[in-house]
Amino acid sequence: MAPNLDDAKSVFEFVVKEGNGIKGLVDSGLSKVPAVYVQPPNERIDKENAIKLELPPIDLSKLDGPGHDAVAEQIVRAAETVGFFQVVNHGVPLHLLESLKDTAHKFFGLPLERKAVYLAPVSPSPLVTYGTSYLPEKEKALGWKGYILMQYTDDDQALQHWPEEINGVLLEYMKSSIVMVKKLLRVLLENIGVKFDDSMIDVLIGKKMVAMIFYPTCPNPDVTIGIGRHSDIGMLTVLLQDEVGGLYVKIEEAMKYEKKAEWIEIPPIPDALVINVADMLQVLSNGKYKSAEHAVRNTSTKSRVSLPIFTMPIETTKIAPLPQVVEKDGIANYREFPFGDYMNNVFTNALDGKKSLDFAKFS
Ligand SMILES: O=C(O)CCC(=O)C(=O)O
Ligand SMILES: [Fe+2]
Repeated sequence: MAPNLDDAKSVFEFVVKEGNGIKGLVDSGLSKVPAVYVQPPNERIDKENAIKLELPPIDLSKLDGPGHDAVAEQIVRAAETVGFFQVVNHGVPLHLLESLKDTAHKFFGLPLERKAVYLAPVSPSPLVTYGTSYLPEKEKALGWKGYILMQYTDDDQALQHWPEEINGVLLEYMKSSIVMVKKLLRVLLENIGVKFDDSMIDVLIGKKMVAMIFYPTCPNPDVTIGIGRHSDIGMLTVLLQDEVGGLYVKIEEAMKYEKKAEWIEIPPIPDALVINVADMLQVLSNGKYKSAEHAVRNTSTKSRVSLPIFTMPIETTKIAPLPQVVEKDGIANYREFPFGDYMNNVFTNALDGKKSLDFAKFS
């Protein structure tokens, strides 16, 4: 049933509970966003306060040759400053990038009943969740997006549990991206004096998830947010974004760009993937690598898709700043905790920038 757009409860029921999503709202012909989507001014992304990050993408093909050191240096520098960078010649086949974006559009274009089966309370698999906002029950204003999130354990389970129409390309995307993630982690860990060891990496990125996110066209993008300010919880995130744009990274005091700017836009670059440092890599590196706060702005002209891959430790892994760094720094900036506790803490709170990292601080 069409919702009463002036009634927050009715909109919530229609979008979240019935799973019609924002797409359902947009398709029902709305001309202005309902009040539950209007963000408080401090949560919006003001385009006037943003600068574009014009850094050229890092060419990963050079990692395997004589150019290794120069490329490693670029990766380290980016991880220490913005916490975000883009890569090309990353080893993920370019035709795959195109089919991933097509697949995402096709999936969100499916009739409601094909998607709503994966709504959290009814999903046939604990590995697959379809939804809209991140924690709709807890957020002050909802995010203007839809998503389907799939957890990876092994190939057989992925093929068995993930929706049939999308499992093939997603699995291929995940597998080729993981090879790249390992190369990046090798560079980042070796730089802080940690000897790279395959079994250690397998634990540190033992848990993986892939999502397809759909940001429908929005009639009032100045007042909404696609995804609110947050940092990612794991080690490294790989993100494929389409040509629409809208990903912004918060500028911290220490970054010292133009005085007025508050955000850096990460512009779409053809054939590139975006990489960002997540919270656990910040903790392990004792704060050397930056898990940057980021958010997504909506647009009024086109719907946008993005496909993040989150790599994170196995739940029972004890996370703490690595001894090699602590020795050098003379102090540990974070305490030790099992990754699972960190994750539970994040998933019970609404998005609030980098507040999630407070959990890892000494009390
Ligand atoms: O859609 C994007 O560009 C970013 C998505 C994101 O930050 C996330 O899912 O954690
Ligand atoms: Fe994110």
